[in-house]
Amino acid sequence: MRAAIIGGTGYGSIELVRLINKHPFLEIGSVVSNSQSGSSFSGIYPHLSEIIDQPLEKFDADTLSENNDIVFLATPSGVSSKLVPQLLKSGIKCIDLSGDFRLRSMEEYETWYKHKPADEEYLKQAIYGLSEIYPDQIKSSNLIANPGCYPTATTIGLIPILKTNLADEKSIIIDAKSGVSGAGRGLSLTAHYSEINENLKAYKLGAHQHIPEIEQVLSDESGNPITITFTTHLVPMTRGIMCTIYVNLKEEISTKKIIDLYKQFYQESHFIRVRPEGNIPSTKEVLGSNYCDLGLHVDERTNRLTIVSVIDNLVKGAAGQAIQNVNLMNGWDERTGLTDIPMYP
Ligand SMILES: NC(=O)C1=CN([C@@H]2O[C@H](COP(=O)(O)OP(=O)(O)OC[C@H]3O[C@@H](n4cnc5c(N)ncnc54)[C@H](OP(=O)(O)O)[C@@H]3O)[C@@H](O)[C@H]2O)C=CC1
Ligand SMILES: CC(=O)N[C@@H](CCC(=O)OP(=O)(O)O)C(=O)O
Repeated sequence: MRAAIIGGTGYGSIELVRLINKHPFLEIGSVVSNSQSGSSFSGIYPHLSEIIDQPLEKFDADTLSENNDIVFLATPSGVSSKLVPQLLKSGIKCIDLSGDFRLRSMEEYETWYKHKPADEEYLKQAIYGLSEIYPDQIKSSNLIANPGCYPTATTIGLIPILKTNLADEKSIIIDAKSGVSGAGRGLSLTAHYSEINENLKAYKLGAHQHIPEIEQVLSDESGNPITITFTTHLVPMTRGIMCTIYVNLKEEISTKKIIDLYKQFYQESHFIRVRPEGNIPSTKEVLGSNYCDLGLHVDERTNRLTIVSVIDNLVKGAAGQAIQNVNLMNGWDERTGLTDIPMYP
């Protein structure tokens, strides 16, 4: 199956190349570059020269549709909303790594992303690609809105407890930390070495574009309108996301019972690993893998649950979950091509 990638020189794109290269049923098709079309891919990424040495292409929906079987869009927000309609019309399925098709509300998208939203007909057609929660909808979709990195770690951590009546749904606080590759390959004042090294920054307080996405998913899954406090931080590492989540409990319950509840909920979910009591995951323990590891603790003094959820932002947070979704769309085992164990240390 030939997979095209749009956003060729970006981090999401080269992570897709790495994963597609080891997938038994996928091969790298066209790679589209907005800034480097005509250049050779290996000229930009010499370390990938034995995997892919074709020239980077310009975007043309019909050509892409003729020469490939599926398209991944790894472009900044505001781009795929223009490209996907052309691609769907040309008859090819799309998986979008950006936020353009995740929010059902056009107004919400415009408020939080500051871009013109995608047309409503495509927002209605898009399926939110949280693999473990919506596998059946993903299977039959032509347009997957791949979840954001922070929302992936956050919603996987929160959905099981919100499916019970144990959580005070007005008390949810998420303290999220990300490595710098989460900001993409482009240089920016906030993400270059001297700003990041030996520093720790909170950013977009109360204003992160993932707030509406997380609230949309949690409200859907709990059946109640949920609002959150969500604070993101940039930490001096390349890959990794840790979401430390706090929820007040309405009843007394032990850590062990909560862990049993989560193990039961995710018993069929190969990539979600619930740690035993007293064992809290770190980001390096999922580095380079498609796992989301969860650590859980009930503080009986305060009757508050703490959930620690870690992922690799470029794998389960982006390219890995996109491949997981292609596996589901094709009826393949969801683990196909994603068996990398974490690269520790
Ligand atoms: N980094 C991460 O951890 C995650 C990222 N995402 C999302 O995935 C998408 C890709 O992210 P990432 O790979 O990190 O970003 P990058 O900035 O690394 O790559 C995006 C690429 O898109 C292309 N591009 C940039 N501007 C335009 C434009 N105006 N029109 C067409 N193409 C353009 C560029 O490649 P070229 O010029 O070669 O086309 C650029 O390298 C983003 O929407 C991001 O928010 C989602 C989850 C996690
Ligand atoms: C560290 C860092 O800057 N991370 C980015 C995440 C980008 C992203 O993945 O946003 P979408 O999924 O909405 O495209 C941010 O916080 O904006």
